Amino acid sequence: MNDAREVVVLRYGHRPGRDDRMTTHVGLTARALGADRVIFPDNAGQSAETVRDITDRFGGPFAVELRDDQKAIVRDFDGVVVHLTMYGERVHDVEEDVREAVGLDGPDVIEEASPPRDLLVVVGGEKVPWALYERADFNVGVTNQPHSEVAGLAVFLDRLFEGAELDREWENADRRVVPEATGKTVVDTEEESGNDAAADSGEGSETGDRD
Ligand SMILES: C[S@@+](CC[C@H](N)C(=O)[O-])C[C@H]1O[C@@H](n2cnc3c(N)ncnc32)[C@H](O)[C@@H]1O
Repeated sequence: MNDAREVVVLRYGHRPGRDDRMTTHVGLTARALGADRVIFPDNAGQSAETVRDITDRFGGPFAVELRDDQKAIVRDFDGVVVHLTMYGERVHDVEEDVREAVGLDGPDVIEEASPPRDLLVVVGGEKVPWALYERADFNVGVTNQPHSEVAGLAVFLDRLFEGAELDREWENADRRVVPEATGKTVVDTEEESGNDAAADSGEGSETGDRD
């Protein structure tokens, strides 16, 4: 969400079959809530394909990577590492420290903002190695109750960006959902820009209604 800093989500571990849906949702949630990139284990190719397809249709930028070296990614990450775990410090106690560590200070303290640093957010599936707890700059719990990597990631990213990700603009989207109280309107963005041009030239414009 920021030119100078990359927010990367790492899905640590994937059991093909059993975790397919969850891993896909980690990627979709990372994309929708402001991360720049997701890294999946290399046995999660199907999830990667789905997230890429959604990005092609609904816009980006958002990158999906498949890697087989999860341990090394964490160990060698040149930036701040947050590990989401039910055993971690409470998100509402540390969110400000995380923002400060990556230079995402709020507008009221902008003059003292730290330099931007990349952020790696790690979510597990099956058991994660103890080395991850030790390498992490922050072990963060979204409540100290067991729930899901998708829920933990969503709350953490929203806290990190203080809601700013909800106003994000999407680039190169084929389609755009029109927010409305009732209905399911999806606009073809090419037709839309054609209509805008037509409206500018005095012609009417319409939106498509799809299921
Ligand atoms: C099935 S859970 C495993 C729970 C695990 N014992 C733990 O350390 O949180 C899979 C992943 O969900 C995430 N998760 C579950 N509960 C969480 C919580 N309360 N706060 C943050 N992340 C959580 C963690 O990333 C965890 O690796």
